[in-house]
Amino acid sequence: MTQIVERLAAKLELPGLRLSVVSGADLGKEAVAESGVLRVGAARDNDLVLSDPSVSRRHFQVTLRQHEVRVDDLGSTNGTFVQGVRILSAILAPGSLVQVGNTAIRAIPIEQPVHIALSEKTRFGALLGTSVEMRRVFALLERVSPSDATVLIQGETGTGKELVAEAIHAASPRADQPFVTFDCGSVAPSLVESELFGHVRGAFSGAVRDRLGVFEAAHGGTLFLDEIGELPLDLQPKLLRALESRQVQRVGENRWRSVDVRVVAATHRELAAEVNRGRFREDLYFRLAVVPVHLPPLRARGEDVPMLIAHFWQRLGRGAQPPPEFVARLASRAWPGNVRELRNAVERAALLGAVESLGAPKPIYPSSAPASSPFDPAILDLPLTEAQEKMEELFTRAYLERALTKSGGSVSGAARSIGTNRRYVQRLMKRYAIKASDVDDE
Ligand SMILES: Nc1ncnc2c1ncn2[C@@H]1O[C@H](COP(=O)(O)OP(=O)(O)OP(=O)(O)O)[C@@H](O)[C@H]1O
Repeated sequence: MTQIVERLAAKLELPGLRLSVVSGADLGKEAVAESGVLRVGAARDNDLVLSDPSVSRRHFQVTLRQHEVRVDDLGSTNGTFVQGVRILSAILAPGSLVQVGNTAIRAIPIEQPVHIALSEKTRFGALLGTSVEMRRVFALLERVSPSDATVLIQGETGTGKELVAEAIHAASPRADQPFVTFDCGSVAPSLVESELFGHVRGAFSGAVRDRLGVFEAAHGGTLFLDEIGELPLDLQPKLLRALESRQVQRVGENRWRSVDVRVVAATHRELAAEVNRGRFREDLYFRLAVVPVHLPPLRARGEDVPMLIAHFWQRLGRGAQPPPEFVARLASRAWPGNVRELRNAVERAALLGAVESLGAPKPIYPSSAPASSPFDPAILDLPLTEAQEKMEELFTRAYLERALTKSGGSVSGAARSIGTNRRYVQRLMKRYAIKASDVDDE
């Protein structure tokens, strides 16, 4: 049988766009979207730099997409208005007027098209995607991975930020050196410095022996700083210094130690907006965002959903293709937890034989594996570590969902009732894509 392999296009041509200031202090200033993204604000790194004092440093961004032009406010102080309406995100019609502070800007379609590089592949490392949005990301990753450039990955929870970091490392000359992850939101603020840079014995109570920090542990390889937006403000200058000098000082020691690390950082926040709000230092933001990578949410790339469902299905050894009605039912849903939530839904439905129940009305925290229900014997066919992980996930999920239902959705209440703290419950909820309910929490 002859297989016809369709070659994917290596670039995308989009209609061009010009932003022109039509009133205000910068009247006549213009910018053309050359890369597909245009940033507007008072800071010098914007494509359109405005001198209007009521404009934030990074005010809004315009992105050219396949069938639309999108505008996103970047957490500005005075807001972004499209045709007189204050927006967080909006689709721009040709000729729309965007107002920021005392400045009005018109978005004008132009003849000269914009060419966006696309990967000809539908995967990068463990990340899959056939959509133009993902192939746009893959093309960028293919280009930057072999270098030592610092990469900042931004995207909602479950969009694959950690997979991107791993894939960058694997595609770099550092691949056979360590890949070390540090989650900046996972430890108490007072311990972050010693986790990053290490400490010497006696540096603080509890420091019973010398300890390496993650910078030194990643020497020669890649350091992945996850949830960088959670890094306490007072530590940000220290991280900046380490990134600039490639030297670190262990807590309690005067000596500087040289480190050779490539840094990849990630956050679910829009870091430019955090800068506007004064929660993140601008100089550190610049140092990290040498190559910014935005991972689109799953709702912006619906065409990836069937391929992802098939992939997760096949990983469970359930045959080559999932039943079409199963795909159709899942494809029609919204996925606020993105790919992670989709993966969990496929695995849960397949392993617990719950395909039929998908789409049925659910209690706030539906129990996926009540203690009395036998698990699917298919778990026994998985490799040992995967089977153990899967059982742990099913157990933890069912356990937490029960505790949350009993507490009426209160995370603190659930944490108290099971003898742990709220932070830990929140981390597990995030890991297993268990959604917080609307019930108020402290
Ligand atoms: N493009 C993708 N292709 C295949 N699997 C994916 C993709 N994106 C995410 N996943 C799946 O979703 C899971 C979650 O991805 P990951 O942990 O990288 O997300 P994240 O953006 O770092 O989330 P968080 O912000 O919550 O930490 C992965 O383990 C993987 O199973």
